Amino acid sequence: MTEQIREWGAADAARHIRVPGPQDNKYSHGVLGVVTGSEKYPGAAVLGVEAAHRTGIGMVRFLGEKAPAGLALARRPETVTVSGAVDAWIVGSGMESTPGLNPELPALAHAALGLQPVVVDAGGLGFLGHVSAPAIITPHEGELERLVPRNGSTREEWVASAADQLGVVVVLKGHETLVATPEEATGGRFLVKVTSPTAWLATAGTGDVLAGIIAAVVATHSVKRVPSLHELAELAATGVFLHGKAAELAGEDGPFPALDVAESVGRAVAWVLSEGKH
Ligand SMILES: NC(=O)C1=CN([C@@H]2O[C@H](COP(=O)(O)OP(=O)(O)OC[C@H]3O[C@@H](n4cnc5c(N)ncnc54)[C@H](OP(=O)(O)O)[C@@H]3O)[C@@H](O)[C@H]2O)[C@@H](O)CC1
Ligand SMILES: Nc1ncnc2c1ncn2[C@@H]1O[C@H](COP(=O)(O)OP(=O)(O)O)[C@@H](O)[C@H]1O
Repeated sequence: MTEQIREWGAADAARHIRVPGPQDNKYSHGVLGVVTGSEKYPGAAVLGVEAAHRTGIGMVRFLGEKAPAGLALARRPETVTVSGAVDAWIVGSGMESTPGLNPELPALAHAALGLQPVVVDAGGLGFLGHVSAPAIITPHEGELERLVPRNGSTREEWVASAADQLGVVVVLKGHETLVATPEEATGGRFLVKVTSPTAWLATAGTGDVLAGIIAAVVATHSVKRVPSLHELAELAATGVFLHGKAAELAGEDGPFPALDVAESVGRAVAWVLSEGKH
């Protein structure tokens, strides 16, 4: 592999956070459509919804199953549960991994087959073959192995090859999270790493938080336009950076659960906007 892997840092992230201006309203600052959670894993939906709200977005529409919808609303009454315009989607966190789209969730087909970008996490990776929208996938190593076997390659080679084979932006999670685009689609490959500031982040649910942050960042940049895969990768890397910073802030007094990471995202955004500009 000849690609140079560089660290995506605070200054990079600061350039990719869209700050609302006086002319903005809840629609112009991005609407995120959310289809996550299930009877089995309702908590994943709560974590992603909390994270999305805290990232700074015009509206979060939750269009998943009833059980997670109730919990997400109880946690965040700001959440809208009515269909309507959506600028980007997140699907799959806490959902069963199925080879097809669930017909009982019509929003899933809108997300998978529409023009707007979609973040595909966890159970959503099972129906990735049905996703034609521009996509960012967020697998851990076990999930990526099921999609594209590693076959002894380095992590960098693996994430790049997966992006090429799947035609999507791949966010390979871990202590060092790698973000790659396919080579052809972008006329060159975008490949960066984001090193986590704390290994206390390795707990259940922090991946659901990460997907919510990335999707919210993407939605704010997808109003009346569709970002290129290269731009989506930059936005995804920005989300990973915010996630690590939020964990660092949540961990100031010791270990922390995933919801605390989500709760700290607003402070992480503020930190990046102030420190990342220097
Ligand atoms: N509160 C909630 O509602 C929560 C809901 N959640 C939801 O749960 C669902 C299932 O997600 P999941 O990740 O737990 O299970 P799954 O996809 O079967 O993969 C696990 C297998 O993969 C392997 N493996 C290899 N590398 C690995 C790595 N780096 N990190 C992790 N695993 C790695 C490893 O196998 P091994 O290599 O050890 O044999 C392991 O046994 C999903 O929808 C998610 O959103 C969770 O977010 C928690 C909070
Ligand atoms: N050793 C580690 N140090 C720092 N961060 C880690 C480490 N291991 C995993 N992570 C991060 O924790 C999150 C775990 O996500 P994931 O495996 O999807 O868990 P879950 O599905 O329970 O949310 C990812 O953002 C990943 O980058």
